[in-house]
Amino acid sequence: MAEACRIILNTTFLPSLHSLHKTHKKVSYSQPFLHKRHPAIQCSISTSSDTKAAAKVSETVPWGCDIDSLENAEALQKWLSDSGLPPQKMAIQKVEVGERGLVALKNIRKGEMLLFVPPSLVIAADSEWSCPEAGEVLKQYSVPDWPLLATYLISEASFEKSSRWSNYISALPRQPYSLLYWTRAELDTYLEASQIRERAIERITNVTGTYNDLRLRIFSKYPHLFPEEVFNMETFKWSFGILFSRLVRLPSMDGRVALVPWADMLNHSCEVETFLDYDKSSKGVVFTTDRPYQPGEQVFISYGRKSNGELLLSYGFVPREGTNPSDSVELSLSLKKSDKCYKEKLEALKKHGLSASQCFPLQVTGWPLELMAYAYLAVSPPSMSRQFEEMAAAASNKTTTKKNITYPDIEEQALQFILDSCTEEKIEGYKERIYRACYLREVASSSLVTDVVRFRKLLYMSCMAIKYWAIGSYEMIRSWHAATDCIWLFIHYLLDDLESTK
Ligand SMILES: C[S@@+](CC[C@H](N)C(=O)[O-])C[C@H]1O[C@@H](n2cnc3c(N)ncnc32)[C@H](O)[C@@H]1O
Repeated sequence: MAEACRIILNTTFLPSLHSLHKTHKKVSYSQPFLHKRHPAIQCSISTSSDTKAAAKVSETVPWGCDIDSLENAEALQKWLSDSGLPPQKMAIQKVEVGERGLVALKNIRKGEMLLFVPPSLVIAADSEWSCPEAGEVLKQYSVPDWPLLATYLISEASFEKSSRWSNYISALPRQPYSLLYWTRAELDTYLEASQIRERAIERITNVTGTYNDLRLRIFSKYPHLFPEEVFNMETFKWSFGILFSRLVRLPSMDGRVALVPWADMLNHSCEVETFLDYDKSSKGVVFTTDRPYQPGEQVFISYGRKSNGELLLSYGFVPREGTNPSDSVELSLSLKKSDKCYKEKLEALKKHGLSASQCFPLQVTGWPLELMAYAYLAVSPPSMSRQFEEMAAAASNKTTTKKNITYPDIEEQALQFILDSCTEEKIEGYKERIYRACYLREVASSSLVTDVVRFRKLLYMSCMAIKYWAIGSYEMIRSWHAATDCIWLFIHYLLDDLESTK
């Protein structure tokens, strides 16, 4: 596959609402087929005061199925093969990661092309509407792809069995995992420490704004085509939740966005490097396996190299702790201007393509050897000037020299330097309850949302825990794994403390 294609996660995905306002052409309509629609949308809102009860099924739509149900999977598979999907080496099954997924039925080789979903089975902006008049109106108003597809999905869902997509829609989750269903209070509480919070709020605002805009400009003018009991905020929340978690951008089709039934049953793995795309020679949506699979194994694709927070934002899940190599944050380290050897150290760094200030990725599973080498250089005294070159080389990821250098005499100083770089000002705005939030919120895999603040705070707290709670000594943070253990210990300690002072 040429260019990487991924299920979309793009904060700026939502089309500018201005484009909705552009055209106001007059259109004429024939009678819509409202009699075939589902009569009403049932919405019920439940609130939970128990912060531990994370899963709240509140507002739902009257179509689709439970998120982990195989109820309609068989009908979907049958309909797809009757409609031109070639025989598959995979089937929809309940899986450990991602509720339902595609599981290998036969041996699958590495480098094998799979799926071959024909364009006739793909939902895109030019798909035919069960109510052509409704589609015509949206076209007249030049509604962009995302709101158009969101409206299309609701429209088709409301036509139940009369829609050609009825088997597909019946197998979609009635309430997809999505931050769109989180209340503002939940976002504030559980994502307080995360940059994702702002983006989630922005996203919810965009979805609400898009729906209100459509309602004001179009739906209210054509209530016979877009009745409010069908096209309302709850159904839009559902359709945008589906689009966020399932829409695919196909690079070989000029970046066209589409819902690809069957392909959208594939779950994400951070270890996998294969993406969906349209294959011009076989004329279908495919992906090429980057590893072999045995019968019974779940087959994965990649939704892109995204941090846990980004995955949560679009797909409503967070990978298991420590399994996402893309879940890193940048820690910035700088040489001290007051350092007597500043010039020499800078020269050594420059020689290896580095500068006086350098960012390194921190992961919950560890930190790069380069970061430690940089810290050694930053704290090394003039008497070690002969090692500056070696340290700078080890701090650079461009060189192939030995990276795992150790200088036991200055190790403690180097670790202290790293700790000092996680400055308190950067984290002081965050209250202690973020720990509660992060740990009590069960997000799909009951894992955590991570971002720069959390990492810094965890790093800081783990060091502090080691230092002040006498859990261990600096020996322990020589290995990040040990530090991680300290974090857990410390967090539990803190949580217990908070609980008892409540
Ligand atoms: C494209 S759909 C995949 C099919 C989906 N599992 C289903 O049963 O309909 C994307 C959704 O699958 C789930 N998912 C995908 N990869 C996952 C993973 N690695 N861990 C947990 N959930 C995952 C999330 O709910 C996500 O919103």
